[in-house]
Amino acid sequence: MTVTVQPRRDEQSRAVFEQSKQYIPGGVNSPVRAFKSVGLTPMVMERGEGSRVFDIDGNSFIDYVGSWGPLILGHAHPEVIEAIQRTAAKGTSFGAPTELELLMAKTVCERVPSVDIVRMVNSGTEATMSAIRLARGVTKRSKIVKFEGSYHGHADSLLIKAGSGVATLGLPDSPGVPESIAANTITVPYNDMESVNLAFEKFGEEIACIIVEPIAGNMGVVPPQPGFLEGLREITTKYGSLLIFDEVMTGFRVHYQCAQGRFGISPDLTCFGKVIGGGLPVGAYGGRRDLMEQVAPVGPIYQAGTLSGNPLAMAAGYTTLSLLTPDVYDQLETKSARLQAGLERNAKELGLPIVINRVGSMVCPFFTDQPVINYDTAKQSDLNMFNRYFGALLDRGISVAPSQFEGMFVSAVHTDEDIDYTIEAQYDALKAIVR
Ligand SMILES: Cc1ncc(COP(=O)(O)O)c(C=O)c1O
Ligand SMILES: N[C@H](C=O)CCC(=O)O
Repeated sequence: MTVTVQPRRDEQSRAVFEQSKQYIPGGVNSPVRAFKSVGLTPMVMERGEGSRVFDIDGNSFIDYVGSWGPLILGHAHPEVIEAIQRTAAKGTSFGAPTELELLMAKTVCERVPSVDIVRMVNSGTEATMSAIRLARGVTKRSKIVKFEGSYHGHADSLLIKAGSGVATLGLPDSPGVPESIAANTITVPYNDMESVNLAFEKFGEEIACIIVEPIAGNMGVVPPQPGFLEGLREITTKYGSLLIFDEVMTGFRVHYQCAQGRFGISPDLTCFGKVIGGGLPVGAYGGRRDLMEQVAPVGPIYQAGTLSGNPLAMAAGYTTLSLLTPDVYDQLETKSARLQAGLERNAKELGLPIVINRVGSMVCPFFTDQPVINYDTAKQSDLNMFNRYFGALLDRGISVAPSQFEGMFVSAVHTDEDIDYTIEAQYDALKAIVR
């Protein structure tokens, strides 16, 4: 297989992006899209098909961004598109119950044993924000525990020592989050039970919940160490706090029953997003019936949404989940393991210090020779090297997220040829940037 090296043309993208900056802050509707940390102009996309994206300059890329996780079936999957079209023809929103919502909720509840009942919202941010409100409402406590370098969306309580775009832009905290709110968020290092135990020894009776990404995906990819999730389950139970799994990224991505099925841990509440929307804007939170029935209109804890349970989003999400059989996860595992092995072989052959973390179809190379187990160790990665690597991959037709603190998402439609080409292109890119 020959690797094609062709410096990316970006004249058209540059022109559109410059104009967009006049009308949209930074030219983007989410900061990570601006390519700021890698110092390049983002591709302005024209279309996607299967494992590929095509920009308005005529470049095409094998895509591992997958819209930052949702597109586990690749771009413009014919059955998902057909479901959206069929549904749209009957009306795009009613603000009233539909059967599609029921199908979707039943599917989530049947697949995820800890979820008895689930409420749809419109984004991952809404899901985590609402789950936190519920945890505070039922426990009548104010403090929450989150992990450094984890990202749970941009609600005030959660935008403290956050990962993803916040980490990429090097922002410790966001102005605009009142100190009184930040004071209720306790942050501790990921995979560090000792720090969690200390936090509970000090504040245990005031802690409403721990919110955790069961596989951290917003500081690169960082798996939970053996015993970590079990430890969180134990300590929250001991202190009467709730355990919230933020599965916005991992939900239906790493296992038929989400990360909690993969690791065999049962949280009290779970947040979903990304994959369950099949590429349309969706989030959800669900869990134990006694807790979820504290949400209005059954209970007093308020949460609402004009477009929640939107029919197009339900159609895209339900079709996506229907296509995600256990076999698909086996195939994703095999494919992603092959990608990981290839990337590790490249690093070894070139004598480069690179660690590849992977869980299922979430894969992340770090430019370090030390194990990456939390945000501090993720930050040890050579970010200059990452930036050069990112550009060199684009010039070889491979698109990954423009940040060290995001993983690659392998989809069900990446072919063996795509994976082989990616491994060879990565070798060529690494050789070019270390020369
Ligand atoms: C783990 C996690 N939680 C929450 C969110 C927030 O989701 P959204 O961007 O849909 O608001 C994200 C991604 O952005 C995420 O990765
Ligand atoms: N890492 C984020 C979500 O998982 C990226 C999405 C965004 O901030 O736009």
